[in-house]
Amino acid sequence: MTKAVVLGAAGGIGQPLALLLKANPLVTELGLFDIVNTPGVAADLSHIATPAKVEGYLPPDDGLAKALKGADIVVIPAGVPRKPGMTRDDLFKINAGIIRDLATGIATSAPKAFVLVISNPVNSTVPIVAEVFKKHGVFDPKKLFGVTTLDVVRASTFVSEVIGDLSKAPSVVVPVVGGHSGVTIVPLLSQSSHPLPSSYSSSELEALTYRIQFGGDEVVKAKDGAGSATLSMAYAGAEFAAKVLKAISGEKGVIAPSYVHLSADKAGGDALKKELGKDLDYFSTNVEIGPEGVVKINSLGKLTDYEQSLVQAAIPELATNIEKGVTFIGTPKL
Ligand SMILES: NC(=O)C1=CN([C@@H]2O[C@H](COP(=O)(O)OP(=O)(O)OC[C@H]3O[C@@H](n4cnc5c(N)ncnc54)[C@H](O)[C@@H]3O)[C@@H](O)[C@H]2O)C=CC1
Ligand SMILES: O=C([O-])CC(=O)C(=O)O
Repeated sequence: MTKAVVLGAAGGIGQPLALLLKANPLVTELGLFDIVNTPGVAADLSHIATPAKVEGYLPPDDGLAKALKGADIVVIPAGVPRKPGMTRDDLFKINAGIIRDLATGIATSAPKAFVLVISNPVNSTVPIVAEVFKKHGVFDPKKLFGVTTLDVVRASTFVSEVIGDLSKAPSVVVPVVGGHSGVTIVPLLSQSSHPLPSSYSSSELEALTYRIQFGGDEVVKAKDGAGSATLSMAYAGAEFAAKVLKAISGEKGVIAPSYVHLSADKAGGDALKKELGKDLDYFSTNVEIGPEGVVKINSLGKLTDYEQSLVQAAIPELATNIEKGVTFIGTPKL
């Protein structure tokens, strides 16, 4: 029996993500929470002939606590998305408070659940969740994940386009490390499972790297004020959640990229900090996940000089983003 919960389930990401979780046979119960429309979304999904029992909740009558009761995995796409001209950090003002309140609900109603944070700015919202959990004495770094899968999904797609064969997209694997915004997104194209053409120039490599780092902007621009990536994010979020569900069900050797607290695996985290040359608390890299959460934080592997320079450029911004999230919870609520 595995219960998955989506917080922000009526939104642009929340609805298709809830659909994909309803379609996952490992989910036997699906709790949907939002400030609007969840009864309708739940009624709609409940007619799909898959095992999960679906229930929708709104804030009145302790809806958040009811949705979270018995949760094994909680996915959070609640909050506002970008409009053209905004950075992800511009969302902090509104989303930080939303995430703080939802994290408080999880800390009290489902403190042992795996928590997957999608809401932006991920580099700061994940530390917010951690700090709230610490205040409640329930922080387990092994079970807190920032969802960076969309960067990896984009890298697979864009590399397959360069190779000229989109049918390869599902099998192209490119590690993307760092964080989830602009220069903190660091694709390690030299480690692509499918090498780039030998004729590929350094300016082409830089352009491809930029496209992966700023892929979110392409969607924000095309949606022209109507939001940011929702469908590709739901796909990516469901892919990551599916891996976590497999790990919870006891499958061995589940590896996925995620933005995690580096104490989740002390030895691996310390080795990674050494590679970075900086004592950061959070970083995204491939992690091995087991039934109790993160088992191992993998090293970055061999980097080219160019990739090393990208990592070094990511570090100061990441440090600032992390500090902003931590300080937000450190500050007493007015
Ligand atoms: N990690 C990633 O790779 C990505 C993250 N995102 C982020 O995901 C978030 C959601 O994006 P969309 O679904 O497009 O936005 P949306 O506006 O379509 O949906 C957000 C939902 O959150 C709900 N919500 C707001 N306050 C809430 C609260 N206190 N409790 C529960 N639900 C609440 C809203 O009612 C709405 O249904 C944004 O912050 C966006 O930047 C988007 C794409 C990729
Ligand atoms: O760009 C945005 O604001 C949404 C996002 O995180 C992405 O698409 O990667």
